[in-house]
Amino acid sequence: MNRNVTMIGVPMDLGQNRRGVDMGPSAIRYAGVLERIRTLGYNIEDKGDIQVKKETLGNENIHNLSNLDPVTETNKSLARTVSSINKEGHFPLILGGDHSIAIGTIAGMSGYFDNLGVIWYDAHGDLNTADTSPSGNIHGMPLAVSLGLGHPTLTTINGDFPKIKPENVIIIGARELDEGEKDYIRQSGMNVYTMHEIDRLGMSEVMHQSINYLKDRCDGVHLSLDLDGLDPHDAPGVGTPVLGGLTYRESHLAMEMLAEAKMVTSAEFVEVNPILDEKNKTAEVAVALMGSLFGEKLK
Ligand SMILES: NC(=[NH2+])NCCC[C@H](N)C(=O)O
Ligand SMILES: [Mn+2]
Ligand SMILES: [Mn+2]
Repeated sequence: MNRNVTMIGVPMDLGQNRRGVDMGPSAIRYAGVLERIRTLGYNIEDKGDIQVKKETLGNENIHNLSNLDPVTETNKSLARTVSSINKEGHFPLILGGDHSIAIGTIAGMSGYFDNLGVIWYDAHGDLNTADTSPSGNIHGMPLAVSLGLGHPTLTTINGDFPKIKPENVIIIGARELDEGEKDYIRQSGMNVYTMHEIDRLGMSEVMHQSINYLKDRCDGVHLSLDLDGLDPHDAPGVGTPVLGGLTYRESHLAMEMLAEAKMVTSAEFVEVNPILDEKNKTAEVAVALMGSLFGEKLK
């Protein structure tokens, strides 16, 4: 993997209703992310946080899109930052913040790849648009937005074109999908490993298949890891926990196999909410998983 890593925090909590997830980047830093990755021989630099501009915050939920303006503005500046990190030849490592920030990360990366692959590690599909969303929360929409679906204010960030293609996306860990998301998955044929498939095949086989699939068709791979992909017993500090999730061990195996495959070109770890956490456990889990993603080994 790229030895030069640039880390950015995005203290965003406006993509959903529960306060505290804006403190995710601090909690992850406090859990020792820099030392953890530096020890592995990387040249890692922390460039600090993207400013989340709350001045544009109204209380309104126009068109079933809560906080559309500040979420848009923040993602625009994140996209610019990610794009410049990638241009310098560094690996962007993004710390969330709620999952709405994937809109900016993916928009920033997409310009450099003809076929950017995305591994969406999550209990949810985040494939809603304003028309299908039960909540109006933009953190339930970033994968749809990246595919070019949804409100033009969001889909045109960093260019008026879809940033990724459905056939280059793999969702891993899904166990709570809304009706509109299920319809989209059926009609697009997107690759989704729900908990059912993971239970049947085992994580080793799921990652083996995912890696082989993306290797043949993609020129870069973005990992978007929502901590709620893990079971709430292992990652309690998240705003939308869903029982029956991926274990700590399965998640480490997934990261280790990605490290071996040397295919990931950017990553984000999102939805860590210290207010809902138990003694910073979820931030520590995030850092441990980053360790494995960057090649930590016992022998
Ligand atoms: N990134 C997340 N945690 N997303 C949760 C989304 C929950 C629900 N599907 C919604 O759209 O509101
Ligand atoms: Mn989720
Ligand atoms: Mn998510």
